[in-house]
Amino acid sequence: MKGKLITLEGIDGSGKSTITERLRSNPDFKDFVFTREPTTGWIGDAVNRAIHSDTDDLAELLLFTADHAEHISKLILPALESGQNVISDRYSGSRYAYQAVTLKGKFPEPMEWIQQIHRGWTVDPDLTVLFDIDPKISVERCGNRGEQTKFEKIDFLEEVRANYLKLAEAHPERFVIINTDRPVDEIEKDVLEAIFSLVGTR
Ligand SMILES: Nc1ncnc2c1ncn2[C@@H]1O[C@H](COP(=O)(O)OP(=O)(O)OP(=O)(O)O)[C@@H](O)[C@H]1O
Ligand SMILES: Cc1cn([C@H]2C[C@H](O)[C@@H](COP(=O)(O)O)O2)c(=O)[nH]c1=O
Repeated sequence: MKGKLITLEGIDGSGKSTITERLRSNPDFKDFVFTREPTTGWIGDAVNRAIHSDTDDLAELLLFTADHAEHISKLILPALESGQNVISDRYSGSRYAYQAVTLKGKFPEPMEWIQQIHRGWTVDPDLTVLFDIDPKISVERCGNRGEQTKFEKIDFLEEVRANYLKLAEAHPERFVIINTDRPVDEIEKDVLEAIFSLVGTR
């Protein structure tokens, strides 16, 4: 039987990596494949260079998308087809939510265009857990951890958050929205419930 694809999405500082680390150390997930975007491959490295420099916004989108294409063919599809469940910390939803903001005004309907260039070859998630939080709180959390990227700005992340909520509204069958302005233990409980509702408990 084909594995299930679960993605964790949300603005910078919303708590995805913290929960991912907890899932990785949970014995119920020992047979899951854990991955992320940008990936740790050479295209992912190119993406990281791009997001830490003044790269053209369209070029940046295409780099993220190239990284996704390699991720799909070299990891996602082989794992799912072998029956493994996959959890990805960020995936195509990040592109739709973030680059629709960076490309705003460059051409009409950027979010629709970005989704269009993925159609036909991407693999849609079976479940997307959206870590929803006020950017004022998440940016403060980012500051505490000492990392800063050009995306970690409140006004920018307000628009990204709105795009995520639009995606969730358009795909209620596969989005679970979790408020992450709460203790980590409470968030973890809700994430486990969402995942086990899809894959069944061990
Ligand atoms: N529920 C929480 N309450 C308070 N602080 C939290 C919570 N979850 C995570 N943090 C802290 O907030 C910061 C950001 O968390 P984390 O790295 O998990 O977010 P993220 O969504 O993965 O961010 P990014 O997408 O930018 O990598 C970290 O310093 C983390 O320790
Ligand atoms: C996959 C993806 C990511 N981003 C942004 C989101 C973050 O600000 C950075 C790096 O992500 P990380 O979780 O902090 O490692 O890149 C994006 O804009 N578009 C994407 O497709």
